[in-house]
Parts: sequence; C-alpha cells; structure tokens
Amino acid sequence: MQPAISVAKLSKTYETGFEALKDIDLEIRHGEIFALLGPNGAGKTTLINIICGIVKPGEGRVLADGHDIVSDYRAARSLIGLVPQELTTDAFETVWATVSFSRGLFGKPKNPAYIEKILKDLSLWEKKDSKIMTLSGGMKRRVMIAKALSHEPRILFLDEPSAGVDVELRRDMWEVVRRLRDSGVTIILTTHYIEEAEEMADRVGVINRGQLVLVEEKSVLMRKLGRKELTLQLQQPVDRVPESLSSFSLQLSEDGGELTYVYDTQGERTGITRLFKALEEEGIRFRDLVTTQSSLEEIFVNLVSRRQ
Ligand SMILES: Nc1ncnc2c1ncn2[C@@H]1O[C@H](COP(=O)(O)OP(=O)(O)OP(=O)(O)O)[C@@H](O)[C@H]1O
Repeated sequence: MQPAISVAKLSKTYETGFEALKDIDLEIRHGEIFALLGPNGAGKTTLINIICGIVKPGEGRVLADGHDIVSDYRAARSLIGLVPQELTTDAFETVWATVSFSRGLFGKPKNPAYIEKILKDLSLWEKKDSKIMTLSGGMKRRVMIAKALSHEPRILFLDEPSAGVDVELRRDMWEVVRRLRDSGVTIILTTHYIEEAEEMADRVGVINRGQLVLVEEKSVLMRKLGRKELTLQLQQPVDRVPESLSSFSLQLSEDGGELTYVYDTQGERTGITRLFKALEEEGIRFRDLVTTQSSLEEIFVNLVSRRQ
C-alpha cells in the first residue's frame, strides 16, 4: 500500500531568499495520528501548505496516496482536508451553508445526509442554522473542521488545532480527532504543545529551522522517557567496575568517583535493590545519590537547542 503522504527531498526557499524547508523526507502511514512538533517559525505551516497545494514546493516531491501534488493536483487535493491555523469563515453564513458550500468547491455532488453526519459528529447539529458570527470560538473551530471534512477526505491536516483554545475545549478537540482516526482518517497535526503530542500522537516528528530532526513512535519516545538515571557518588573512587557488577551495565565516571545506573521506571523491577546488595557485597559504599529523569520537553529542548 502507498503511504498516505510521502515527502521526498523536499526543500523550500521563499522569494525573500529564506530557506524554510531543507531536504525533508517523511512518510505518513494510513490511519495514524502524526504530530509535527516544532517551535515558532520552524517550518510546520510551510510543510503543510506545500502538501495541501497552498504554497509552491521548491525541490523535491510530495505524493498523497501515490498522487503527485503538482502533476496530479486534483486527485491529490481531493484526498486531503485542511483545518488552517486561522479561522476563515464567512461570518454571515449559517453553519449548514458554509459546510455545504465547501463540499461544492471540490465538485462533489450534494449529500445532505453526509453533512448532517459530520455536523452531528462535531456536536454542531443544533447550530446548523446559526450564523457563524454568533458562535463561540470553540464552535467556530469545529466549523473549520466540518468544512475540511465536507468533501470526505481520507487525510486531514490540522494546523495548531489548539492554539488559543482553553483546556476544556482542547480535550474536546482531542476526542473529536480520535473519533476521526477511528473512522479511518489519517491525521497530521502541528503543535508546539508537547502535551498535545504526548496525548494524541501515534508518531511524533520534530522540525526545527526547516529540518526534520527526529521521527519516532510515541511509545518508543515514552519508553525513553520512562528511563531514569541513578548516580551514586562513591566514598572511595574505584578504577573499574568489578566483574560481579557487570550485569548492571554501570557507567563509571572518568575519575572513578561516580557510578551511573540506568533503569526503567515502568518496568516491574528497577533492579535497584539488587544493585545495592551487590555493591555492599563488593564493599563499595556511596555517600550520596541523585536520580534524574528526562521528559519529552527536555528531549525536545535538547534537539532544538543543539542546532541553534
Ligand atoms: N511567504 C513567505 N515569505 C517569506 N518567508 C516566509 C513566508 N512564509 C513563511 N516564511 C518564513 O518561513 C519560516 C517558517 O514559517 P512557518 O509558518 O512554516 O513556521 P511554523 O513552524 O508553522 O511556525 P508557527 O508555529 O509560528 O506557525 C518563518 O521564519 C517564516 O517567517
């Protein structure tokens, strides 16, 4: 099966000479929620806008379910729905008219039953005859999603879905997005909220200064996050780790004064009790200990700052 989206060697330089994307390779799988994480100005919107045909690509190639987004634009675009960062709806139209009109733009025949379904799924049914300007910000955002879904796309892009949205509504949005994924829609969302990526994504990509610096299963990232380091400051330095402690994969500091042990906080056993017993048997005493744990936030900050 073709990937939902395939991006190969994609670069983009704006007319100002600014290089917004550098040599991006990325494949999005069918049915996944992919979170593209990155600081302001990293290139997230540029990447999404290129895939959705709003910004012209530079070098490279983008396929949507095998269709080239330039040479086979209509086929590619009809597969894609985009919920942009800014709310862009006609304030004087009703919810029903706005969403139906969007469907028409894609040349799709009228399908009131389908429009009814998406409005109900997004809890907008009661508001179908309300003018957009009378809706709350959260409702307006739902309308944006309904518009993006109006032509039955199989791939949905959400650009910063929870920017400027309160915590409650954010949780609501996550629920909506999950339900869409369960119905078979592939979701790509951009965010700079690490919490959002943690909560929602099957895979996470980190983009910084136009480069994709990491793509990883969230579960793998979380396992890395579950790892903790225990550092023991020894009373007496040792010149090597004794043979009897080799099964613990300890790291000895250069001066021999510190031993570091990495363990999994989510594992059934951390091995710490066994380690302490083995140390005692070897006559190795410590005067202090420190534990540290890295968070997704820390991994993210490290990745981003390393490339400043
Ligand atoms: N039309 C344009 N002409 C020149 N530079 C642009 C243009 N559009 C975007 N840029 C620049 O490209 C860089 C990437 O912008 P982009 O909007 O893709 O970032 P982003 O990761 O989506 O950021 P944010 O989280 O702030 O939305 C920014 O430095 C931006 O100023």
